[in-house]
Amino acid sequence: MTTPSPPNPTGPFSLARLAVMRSLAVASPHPGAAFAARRRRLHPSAADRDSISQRCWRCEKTRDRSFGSSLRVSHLPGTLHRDVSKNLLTPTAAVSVEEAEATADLPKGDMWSVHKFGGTCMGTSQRIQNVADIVLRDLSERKLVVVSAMSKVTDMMYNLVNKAQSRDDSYITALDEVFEKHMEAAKDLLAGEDLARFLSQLHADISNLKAMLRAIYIAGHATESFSDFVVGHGELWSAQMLSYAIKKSGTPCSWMDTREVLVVNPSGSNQVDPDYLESEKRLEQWFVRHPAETIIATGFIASTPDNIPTTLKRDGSDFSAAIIGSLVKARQVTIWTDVDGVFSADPRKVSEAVILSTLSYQEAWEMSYFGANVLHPRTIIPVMKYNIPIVIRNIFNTSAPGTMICQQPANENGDLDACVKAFATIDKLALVNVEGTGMAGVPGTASAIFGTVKDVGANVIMISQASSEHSICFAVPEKEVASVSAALHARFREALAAGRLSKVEVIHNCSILAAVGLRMASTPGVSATLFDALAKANINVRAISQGCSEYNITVVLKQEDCVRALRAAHSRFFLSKTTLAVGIVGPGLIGRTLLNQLKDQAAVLKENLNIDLRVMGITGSRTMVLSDIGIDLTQWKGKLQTEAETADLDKFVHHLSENHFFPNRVLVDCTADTSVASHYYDWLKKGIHVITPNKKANSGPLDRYLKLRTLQRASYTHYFYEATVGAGLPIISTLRGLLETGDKILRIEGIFSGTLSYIFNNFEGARTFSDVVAEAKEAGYTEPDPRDDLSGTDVARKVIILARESGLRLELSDIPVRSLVPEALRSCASADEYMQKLPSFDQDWASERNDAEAAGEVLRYVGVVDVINKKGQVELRRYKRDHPFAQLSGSDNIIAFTTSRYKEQPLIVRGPGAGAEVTAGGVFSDILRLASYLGAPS
Ligand SMILES: NC(=O)C1=CN([C@@H]2O[C@H](COP(=O)(O)OP(=O)(O)OC[C@H]3O[C@@H](n4cnc5c(N)ncnc54)[C@H](O)[C@@H]3O)[C@@H](O)[C@H]2O)C=CC1
Ligand SMILES: N[C@@H](CC=O)C(=O)O
Ligand code: NA
Repeated sequence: MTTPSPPNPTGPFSLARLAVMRSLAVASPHPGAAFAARRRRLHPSAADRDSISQRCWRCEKTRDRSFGSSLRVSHLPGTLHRDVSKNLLTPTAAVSVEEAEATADLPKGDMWSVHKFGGTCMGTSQRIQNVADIVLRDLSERKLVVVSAMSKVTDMMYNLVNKAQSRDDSYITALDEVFEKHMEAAKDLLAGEDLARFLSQLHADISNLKAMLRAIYIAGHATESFSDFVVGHGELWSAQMLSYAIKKSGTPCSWMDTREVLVVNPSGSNQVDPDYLESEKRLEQWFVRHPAETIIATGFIASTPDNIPTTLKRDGSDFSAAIIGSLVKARQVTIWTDVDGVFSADPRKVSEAVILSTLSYQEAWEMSYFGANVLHPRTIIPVMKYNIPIVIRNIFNTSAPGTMICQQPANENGDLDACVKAFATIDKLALVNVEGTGMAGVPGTASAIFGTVKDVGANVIMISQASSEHSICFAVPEKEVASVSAALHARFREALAAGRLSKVEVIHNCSILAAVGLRMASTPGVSATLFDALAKANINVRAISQGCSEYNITVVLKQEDCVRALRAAHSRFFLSKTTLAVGIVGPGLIGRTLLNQLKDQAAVLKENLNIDLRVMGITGSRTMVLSDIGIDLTQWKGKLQTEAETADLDKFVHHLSENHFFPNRVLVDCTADTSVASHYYDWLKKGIHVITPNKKANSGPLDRYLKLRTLQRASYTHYFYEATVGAGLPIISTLRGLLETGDKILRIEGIFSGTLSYIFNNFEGARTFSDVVAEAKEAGYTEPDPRDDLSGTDVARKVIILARESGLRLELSDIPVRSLVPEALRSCASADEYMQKLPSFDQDWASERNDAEAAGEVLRYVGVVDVINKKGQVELRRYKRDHPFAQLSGSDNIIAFTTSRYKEQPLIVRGPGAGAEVTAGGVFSDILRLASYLGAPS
């Protein structure tokens, strides 16, 4: 049976002695030619390495500032790497497996290198062999490798104890399974004498365990040390197997039962404190007995000062590696796991999370506190004392450099974004708010509150108190809040009754979002940036906390907002500031033209302005297509046919607002539909920006319009609609500019209809009215139903939009309109029927035109906003041939603003005011305006 040996008092182990041993080890050549050959293969010449490292200049750059030679590594294709200096994420170049292997060199040096391999790394015989190969590739003179049990074995061992103490006979078969698992692995891995030795030890251990479990079975109880003794066998076996696997290659290797060395004292529930002095003494003695240069040590297990077996509890093997690393003053502790390193945020929540190249000890600590699966904080304590870096690396991707946790990396430039290293969240919290005027200036209130919380054993996760001392709030796990609240009500019953405290309030369903970064402390603007990102994502912050160490800024928010907040904050610091998730409603003429323009311009925008536009969905009235990362705009038409689902506007909007990773979301309504426009209010309320050329919302019922504007102005969402008047011409923005700078609008008059402009500009000579209307429709100037243009409704809508923009409270019905649709055609069932019947009225039109011509005049359809008299009108007028309105061509609009400043000569905007390209261009320019409001560079 393997039991911890008592400490060996002989053989003092001094640093001087260690140094002598080390030099002896260096002098002795590595046995085995195969190893030497592998060494050459794995360590190419400097010239070779340079040529490799040139493939990935980003890595090279990172290497210089943080990782040393171990980072002459190229990433696997598709790995995202954060170049902190530019804050851009760049997929790295592909490298061959050989190159990756050759460059994945492990630390070299004249000191100890400590590795830790967890259960997943030791999961099968092949994986154990892989671990052996990695250890052999490390050319450090001395290596100490800490291993966990094979994956699942610790659970199997605990299960044995549980079964035995609950007198469940099946512990015997369960023990057989444990035996089988290790026997199979050993048979795969080892041969000959080594295998025989291992199996004989395994047999002996299993029969001892059987006896011990039998005793537990009879007693119906296992003490903690019995249980720890049983459970620790997983590590004993895996360490021995790995040690034999390394020896196979001819490299001398010893295995260490760390119960002989590591001494710990229990400290509170489920925690232990290492006794470093005693452990160091025992380690010295162990080295005297086992002078090997490669040592495989059992993780997780240790002894009490009285040599009773115990364990290091949760994440024990990491802790073992850190303690041992500090005992031997290792130059590095490498923790091997199954991820590429520490992510900037939980990658299950933020698909764009990146692996961080470095983290300071404090940052790693904060991250673990806030639930990131980094390292248990206690693992950091031993190594921090001696500034020993910990590197987290992926055993399944050895070409990835991993994350180095060390003293504050002296690498990064001073830019704001580099200050925040990562984000973490904690869900299922409740906020307790204790409030009352009687708290201010009364010493002992906080103590009474937190004393009460402590008495119910609740864990306070964050605390916030304003300097007014009027209220104090703190977060506790949701499952503990009922008892906290009851205890506080009981404790402060009198104060509440007397009104000194006004309330003890519980806010359920909260989450914490924490931004972590060491250099936040010395960089102004970090919290402003964080809160700005949250505000722009329309997220309400309930409480804030930031200690003066400023390693983290903590905000409490509604749990339902947490993932969105995390994404908003993450993308603000890690992505392009202006990644915009776009949903297009109505891929008709304008919609599809816009999509083509976006396709052609996306790369330029990304490159020049750091604007990242992702079309997450396109919906027509019948079908829609959705994407989580952005639709390939070279394929959207095909996808809308082949990959489409039935259109469902609610689902579409939900997809945009909830189902993607980008915090800035915008819906672009390219329909002419009133019902689509009726949703803007809800979209804005959800924090989705709205952009549209659709006039229906702004020219619909006044109360709805005002409600929409009020909401939008009070929120951080934007609503742009430049293309509703004059298509791409700067009409709304010109009017806004005049108003916002204090000018007074007196009158706006113009030709607002591209269609009607085109018609009357071209309705000359022998041409018929109906031909020219058909041409305008063909050219894409008309509304989906051209009667909307010819009835004057479209112009009236534009007049209303400008009137309301100028402060008039007018309804569409307040505008007198002369309709150009003959009475008889108003009831046509379709636009097509109207177009067919229109020629029968050509004669009437010809005579109206001829009358005007005879008087030296032309017909023009105009709209007027008369601000002084608070009215609008739309009519067909005759103008002399030399009037500016008579000079137009094509689909030109002309809009004259008469204002206090532009009184003598109006300010005139003129140009094509309809058509697919110019209208889509106007919508596109609103999208870019939004991006710039969101922070895109100008
Ligand atoms: N054509 C032009 O020169 C200008 C047009 N506009 C406006 O642009 C908008 C679009 O005009 P066009 O592209 O010419 O019209 P269109 O008729 O070609 O396209 C509208 C698209 O919206 C789709 N649609 C309708 N209802 C829908 C719903 N409930 N859900 C999803 N999709 C729906 C239709 O199926 C169609 O594909 C209109 O509001 C128009 O007033 C504004 C300025 C100039
Ligand atoms: N049909 C409209 C298009 C722009 O709003 C027009 O002709 O002006
Ligand atoms: Na416009």
